[in-house]
Amino acid sequence: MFDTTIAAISTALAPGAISIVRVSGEDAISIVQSIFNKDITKAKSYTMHYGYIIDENKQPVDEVLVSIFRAPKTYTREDIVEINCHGGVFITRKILTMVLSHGAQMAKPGEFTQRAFYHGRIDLSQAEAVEDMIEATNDTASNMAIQGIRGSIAELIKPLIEDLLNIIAQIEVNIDYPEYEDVAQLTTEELLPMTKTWLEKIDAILARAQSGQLAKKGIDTILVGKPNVGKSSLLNALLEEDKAIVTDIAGTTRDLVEGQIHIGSAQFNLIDTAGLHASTDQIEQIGIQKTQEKLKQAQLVIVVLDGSKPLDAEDQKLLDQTKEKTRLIVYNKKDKLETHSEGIWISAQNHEIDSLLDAMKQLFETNVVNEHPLLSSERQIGLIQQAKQDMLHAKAAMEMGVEPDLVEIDIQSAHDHLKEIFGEVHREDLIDTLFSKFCLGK
Ligand SMILES: Nc1nc2c(c(=O)[nH]1)N(C=O)[C@@H](CNc1ccc(C(=O)N[C@@H](CCC(=O)O)C(=O)O)cc1)CN2
Ligand SMILES: Nc1nc2c(ncn2[C@@H]2O[C@H](COP(=O)(O)OP(=O)(O)OP(=O)(O)O)[C@@H](O)[C@H]2O)c(=O)[nH]1
Ligand SMILES: [Mg+2]
Repeated sequence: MFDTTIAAISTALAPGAISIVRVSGEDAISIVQSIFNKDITKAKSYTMHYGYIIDENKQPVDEVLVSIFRAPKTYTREDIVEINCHGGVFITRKILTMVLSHGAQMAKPGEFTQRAFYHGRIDLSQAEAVEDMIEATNDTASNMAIQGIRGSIAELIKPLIEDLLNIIAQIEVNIDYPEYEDVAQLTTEELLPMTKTWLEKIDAILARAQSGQLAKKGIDTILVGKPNVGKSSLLNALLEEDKAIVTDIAGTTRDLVEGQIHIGSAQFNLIDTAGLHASTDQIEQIGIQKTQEKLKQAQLVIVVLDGSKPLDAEDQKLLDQTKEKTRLIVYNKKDKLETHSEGIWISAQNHEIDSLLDAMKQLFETNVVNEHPLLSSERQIGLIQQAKQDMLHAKAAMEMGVEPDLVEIDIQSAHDHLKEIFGEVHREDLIDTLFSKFCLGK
């Protein structure tokens, strides 16, 4: 399918014990043969060979182990040769340069995996899982990745595609052969409940996917409140680090200050913000604007109130503004009071924040953790959401009395969106963009 032979360094470009230069394509074996002192032209697949990389004067360049993988049972489905050389940055690059000068082309990021996809060894969801494995930073993420590599996303989604195909087939029978009276006509009364059941299944998958994504990427958490309530003090207490500037001057924070914490298996991506109030200061206004934008995107809002003072109109406004969001309301400056009412009370300044940490942990456990999180790619989730929209559209139309043959177009669209998860329906430029985000040499 591809007439070029590609090569890249597949290990990190940093000094290490061993590096791998990977070569894939029709000429992989002959190219490496021209710089290797042992005969590998007849080497069996899945064998490793000791020898020297030699230059044009037959002088040794490095002592190496060369692995041979013969098509089609390889990572790319093409012949692959891997040179295991000493792991210096200079020597690894030198060997890659030699391979390139003998006719291989520099691989683009993700191009080995892209070839595996085009040759049908893996589908697009599996290719994405390979990259997810490289990027995984916790157990949940690496478990999701290995499931994905093994094809579990297809197992999950394919039955839903089948459902749609069956519906489409039944509608088409009705359209194409109306004279066949023994072929049952699919009526709206039958199709509507089928659509509802299908939508329930999709919602379950989406819920699971959302939990997968949150577990993998962390929860975008914003600290908001009036100036001087102690948001920056709280960020510092949460991070156990003096990251944000704290002063008793209202309007200290203008830019967003970010940091990450882990509570148990949960990751929170924290953002400290400019205090919200009616300001005339131009710089502060920009900060407030940024706060408002981040507030919309945030997955968790921590509303910080000064517990030592009665709530005022500005606090109330913020409470109203965030009531639709997943939020925790926190009363700070507990140390200024003798007694206090119900709620999450903390003293950010004194790093007494256990009640908040507990609440965050509990929120994560009840809302996010799913025993089997799966499917964390935004691309895949987006496609599932589009398929859902298509079917919601079909459902609404049928509820208004539209006949099945006229909603077929929506069902077909839902079908195509789900197929796109696996790259079975795809646009070339989108595929190129997707793989270009991969690691070099993968
Ligand atoms: N040295 C090395 N280590 C590596 C990789 C690699 O490419 N090279 N991998 C790169 O990601 C991962 C392993 N993934 C791989 C996936 C498929 C095949 C492969 O040859 N598949 C064939 C044969 C399978 C079999 O024998 O059953 C096939 O699917 O037909 C190889 C590696 C991690 N470790
Ligand atoms: N007594 C007491 N003072 C606190 C506490 N937390 C913060 N402060 C004080 O409150 C003042 C404001 O704290 P910051 O953390 O800068 O408040 P902020 O909400 O980030 O303020 P802006 O950035 O202006 O919006 C500082 O003088 C802090 O030392 C607390 O728990 N108890
Ligand atoms: Mg601040």
